[in-house]
Amino acid sequence: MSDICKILIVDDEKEYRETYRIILESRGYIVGEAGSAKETLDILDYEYYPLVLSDIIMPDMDGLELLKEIKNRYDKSVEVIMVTGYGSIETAVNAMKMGAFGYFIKSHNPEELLIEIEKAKKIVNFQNQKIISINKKEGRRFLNQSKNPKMKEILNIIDTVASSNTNVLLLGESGVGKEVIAHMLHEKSNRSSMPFVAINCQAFSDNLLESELFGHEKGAFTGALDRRIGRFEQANGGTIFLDEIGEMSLNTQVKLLRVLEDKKIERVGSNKPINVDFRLIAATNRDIRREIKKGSFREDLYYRINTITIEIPPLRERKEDILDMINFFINLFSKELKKEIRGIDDETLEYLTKYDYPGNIRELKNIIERLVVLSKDGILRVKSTLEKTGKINSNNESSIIPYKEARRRFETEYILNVLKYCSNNITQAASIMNISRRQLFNKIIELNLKEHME
Ligand SMILES: Nc1ncnc2c1ncn2[C@@H]1O[C@H](COP(=O)(O)OP(=O)(O)OP(=O)(O)O)[C@@H](O)[C@H]1O
Repeated sequence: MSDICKILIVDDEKEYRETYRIILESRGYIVGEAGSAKETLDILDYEYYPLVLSDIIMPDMDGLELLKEIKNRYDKSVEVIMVTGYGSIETAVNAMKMGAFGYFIKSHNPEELLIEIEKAKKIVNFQNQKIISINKKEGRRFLNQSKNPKMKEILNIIDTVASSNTNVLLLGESGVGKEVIAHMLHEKSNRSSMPFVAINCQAFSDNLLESELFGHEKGAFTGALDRRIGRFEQANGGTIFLDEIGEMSLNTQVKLLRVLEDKKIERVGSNKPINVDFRLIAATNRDIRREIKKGSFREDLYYRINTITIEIPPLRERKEDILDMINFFINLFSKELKKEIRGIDDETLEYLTKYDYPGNIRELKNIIERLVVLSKDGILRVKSTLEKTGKINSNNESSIIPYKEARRRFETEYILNVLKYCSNNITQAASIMNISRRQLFNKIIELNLKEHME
């Protein structure tokens, strides 16, 4: 991407975001959306947008505060055009003094906004894109060191392969940090000033995933009211991270394989090929080889995406890192929550270093956040947290797994139990379960239960 074409729209009102998106996409811009100032800062942390279009009046942090924070973090690498519903010259002048590129009054003709954007296009200094990735590194968003031999080796591999263009497959349980590693690979690569675009394949139905990945033309299907740029196009020049690739349907796998071979995409509803230049990082917590045997993952695609495979160990197998992680997250949350933390009591430390963390780093992170929030005197105490909540990690997202995975686990356990009860007599088991013998047999194949049947 040699031109400014990405704009992040910030407005707490969805209708306004939609309206701007339609106008801007019709002019060929790639548009991102944020519903609040905080979300904007989170997005900018991961993805580069040279231009932000921000509303001024928003709850919590308003547009002027957001402008100040963006200028603070990114200076001239990110320009901001303020949008105001009131046309108050005073606020607009204030914003310009604070470094806004320009302003636009909501009730005015959108053509004025497009002219302002065209002006910004000429000014944004692309050389400054580099500054962002340097800032990111200094920000230490991730802990990128380890005392565990296997993890050390992985960090070495990341250093070695980051600058190459090879496809990387990341394997490991949920929460071990696959997306974090993907980020590290991107930030260490010479694509770091270009976008890092992540997409969770599990979050979309089959058709939606294709339109999300490849984009679509206006009218390509019912509900496709406008042209939409897909993630591959957004990632042009940078890295695309396909999380949960094991969940992708065979149909979409065929299309992905073609894109990997040709480095060209076609938007849904169009047969015009568009060149795309990206590095692919894929991840899954499934046993892909088993999926290949079952016929639900294409072997040729597997060999395309696994040029380098990195298997990230669960946290319980790298307990020597727990202490550093605890310190890292205490630091992170005490800064974020503006709370001084002086220490951690012995009982808590023992609990945290011995615990098995089925939700891996995500769970440890959530526990520390909880302890920091609940600490009254700057000391982290499991006991008082337990007293207050009954469970240290209750209600946190780490204990929530995707629905499909929960169903798979339930079905596996349930069917194996019934089969055991019936001494593996499939007819009898099917009759107890009130399903046909054929249905049960199909489930046994689908869930790969044969090898578990004693
Ligand atoms: N090295 C690290 N330093 C700091 N935070 C980390 C690190 N690794 C993981 N985390 C944090 O742990 C959480 C889970 O990480 P991430 O999303 O990368 O895991 P994942 O393996 O991709 O999970 P899933 O398979 O569920 O998508 C995130 O909040 C992330 O910020």
